[in-house]
Parts: sequence; C-alpha cells; structure tokens
Amino acid sequence: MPTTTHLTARRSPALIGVTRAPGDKSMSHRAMIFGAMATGVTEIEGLLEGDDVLATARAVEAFGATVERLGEGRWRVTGQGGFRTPGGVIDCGNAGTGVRLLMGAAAGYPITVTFDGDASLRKRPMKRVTGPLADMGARFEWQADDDRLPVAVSGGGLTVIDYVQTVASAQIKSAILLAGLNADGVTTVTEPEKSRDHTERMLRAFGVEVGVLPMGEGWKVSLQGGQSLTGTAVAVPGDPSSAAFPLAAGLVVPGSVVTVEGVMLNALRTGLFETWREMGADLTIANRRMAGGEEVGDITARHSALKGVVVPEERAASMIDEYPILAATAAFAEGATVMRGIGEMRVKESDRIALMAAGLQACGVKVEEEPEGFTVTGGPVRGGATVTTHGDHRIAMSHLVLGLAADEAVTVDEPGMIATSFPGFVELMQGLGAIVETGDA
Ligand SMILES: O=C(O)C1=C[C@@H](OP(=O)(O)O)[C@@H](O)[C@H](O)C1
Ligand SMILES: C=C(OP(=O)(O)O)C(=O)O
Repeated sequence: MPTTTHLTARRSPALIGVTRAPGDKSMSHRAMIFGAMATGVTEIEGLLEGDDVLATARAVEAFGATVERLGEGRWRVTGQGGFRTPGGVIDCGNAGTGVRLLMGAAAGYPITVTFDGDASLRKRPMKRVTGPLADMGARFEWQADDDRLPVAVSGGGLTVIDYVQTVASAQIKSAILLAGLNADGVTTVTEPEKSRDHTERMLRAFGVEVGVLPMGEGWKVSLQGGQSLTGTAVAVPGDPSSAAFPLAAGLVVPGSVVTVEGVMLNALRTGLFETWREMGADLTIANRRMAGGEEVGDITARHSALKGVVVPEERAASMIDEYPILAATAAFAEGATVMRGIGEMRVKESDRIALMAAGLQACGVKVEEEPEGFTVTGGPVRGGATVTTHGDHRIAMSHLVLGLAADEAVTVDEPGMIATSFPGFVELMQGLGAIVETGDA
C-alpha cells in the first residue's frame, strides 16, 4: 500500500454542499474517560474516531474498562468505578487533552502508571497539570526532563486544592477536578477567564454535583470528593473546531455555499464564528436545537468579502485552536487582522504562531510575528509553497484551505496527522468540490 506523503490543494471552483463535521474531540475524550471512571454502561453516539480519541480508548481499556465499538461512532464503555494499574505504558499519541485528563483521573487512584506520547506530545509542558496534582499529593517520576513525558504517576490518598488558574485552560481545570473526585473534601478551580466547560457539563450527566460560582469575567468551579460516576448515554455533537475548515473554504472560495450540520454552539467554543462575522462573513446559523446537553445548529458559510479586525484578547480561550484557520482566512481579507494574547498557541502540537507565520509568508502573505500573537495583512494570495507542518493537523488543514483560493497550489507535508482530529477531511472537502490531491510514495 502506498503511503500518502503530502497533499496539494489547488484553486477550486465554487464549493457547494451540505456536510457534517466529525464528533467533538473534547467531548469524545471525556465520554471515554468518564465512562471508564463510572460504574456501569456508557453508550456513546457520534464519537470522534480520530487517532487522539482512539489512543484514549486504548488507555481506558488498559485501566480496566471494557470498550466496544458497536458501529460508526457508536461505542460502549463499561466502567469498573475506578482505574486499575495497567499492564504497560499508556501511550497517548498526539493528544494533549488525552494525557492531561487521564493523568488527573489516574492521580485519584492508588495505582502507578507511566504516560508517554509521540514526539510532539513529548515536547509539550506537563508541569502545568502535574504541579497542582503534586500539591494534592500525587507523586511524579520524570524520565527525561521534569516537565516532559514520559512520566510515572503514583496516585491515591489525595488532599483537596483551591487552585487559581494562571492560563485559561480546560485541560488543567479538568485534570484537577477529576483528581478531586477522589480527594477528601471540596476541590475548587478558579478561572479568571472561562475555559470550555465540557467537563463540568458531562460530569453532571454522569451524576456528579459540580458547583459553579460566577466571579467577574470568570468563575469558581468546585466539587466534593467521594462522589461516584454512573454510566450514562452521551450524544456527541459535531466539532466546531473541525467544522471551521469547510466553513472557511466556503468563505474564501468565490461563489461557494457550504453548510455544516449539527455543529456544537457552546459559547465557550464559538469565538471564531463571532470573529468571522465581525470580518463581514456571511455566516448563518439555522435549526438551533439541543443535542447531548449542548446547543447545536446548522451553519452556512457563503463566499464573502472579508475585512481585517482586531480580535479581542479576552476571546482567545473560546477559539484557541481556531487561530490557524482564522489566519488563513485573514490572508484573503482587506487590511490587517490582529491576533494577540495567544501565547498558548506556541505550546500546542507545534508552535502554531511560528508555523502559521512561516507557512503564510512562504505563500506570499504579509505576517508580522510577536511573542504572544501575530498580524496577518490580507490581499491576493500567491500560494505556490510546500508548507512544513511539524505533524500538526490544524497547520496542515489551514494551509490546504488557503490553497483552495490561492493563485498557485499549496502542498503540506505529514498529512497523516490530520486524522488525529478530522479523519475523512480530504474526502469531505473533495465532496464539496475542493481540488485536493494526494501525493504517494
Ligand atoms: O479541554 C480540552 O478538550 C481542550 C482544551 C484546549 O487546551 P488547553 O486546555 O491547553 O487550553 C484545546 O486547545 C484542546 O484542543 C482541547
Ligand atoms: C491543541 C489541540 O489538541 P490537544 O491539546 O488535545 O493535543 C488541538 O486539537 O488543536
């Protein structure tokens, strides 16, 4: 079987069609992990079958849960009400969410487990999670560097913590809350700026009481230790972070009308859509309804004349994974789009500020990079470059969308990584009429 070594996107005719985005990645990880921590059966519908979530599925199996695939996106997790010591190392692949939430959950149980990941995950900071978990009493043995995987975690016997976040991070918040479920007393996490709240919402569906107290722009989230989770049904809606790519293509390819149905509209995830509207995007949301405890809707993007904007810094957490695709669409806007207060982008699967700046510049776009942000000045986009993605799915997809409306083709390397969050991306885009070609070796 040949392996796909690169993908090339070419200037495409109008994209027209109705499609669906894969299941939300944040919710899919949580459904697997909570299902394994629970007692009884959790039936999941719409699970994202991307590599990140499949790594979490294998992890929870190793921790003692029974995991069965019933059909496309339909999975059953039978939990044992806790984690047991796994037989080997837990390899979380490329998934920051997977490893950080699993470390938090594992810290609550009297087990010892080693976590590892791929080359990208081994470069990402872990102390932001292990620091507070160590303050709660978990023990960590670092194998290489004391902020990087692999690390052995020994859990159990935790005390509670009253933690104040210094970065708006749902991964840190979730790790602490999951550990707090097995600590003695009330664990609280104060967020000066709100991060996505899927953990709080989904824990409630598993029967856990979670308190939320508004505090200025943020909130204080708390839970009492000793509560147990009961298996439940989870319906995972479409991922707004993935829907962003076909919608972006709809906005930048002349004549396009692209609809993505069933997209989750949790207000802590929709900063990109708000920003695009401010840029003049013709984006409409129809059929708003509730599904799986979240509001969802069908979003239609029509080709639009975009103009540059200054993105409010306080919006960053609600669109942190979307700045790469925002930057790609900003390349077609009139004037400058200023994106600041996004230093967190540098510690994702790659340094996303540096890679977007380099990729867009290679395609003839004016980009000014700053320590905690960047500014993209739009205009006609030349394209005509091969972009290095460092195995980052969102860098790859963002440049492919750029290539659909650029003068010359855009090629990306390491396209296999797209499947971490968006399996079937190429076929879905081709189905809308996009010219995306695979290069094999
Ligand atoms: O909790 C989650 O599911 C996620 C939180 C975000 O990370 P941070 O918590 O590091 O901001 C986001 O970038 C990631 O893709 C998913
Ligand atoms: C940052 C991301 O994911 P994670 O942190 O789970 O690797 C992402 O999907 O863009």
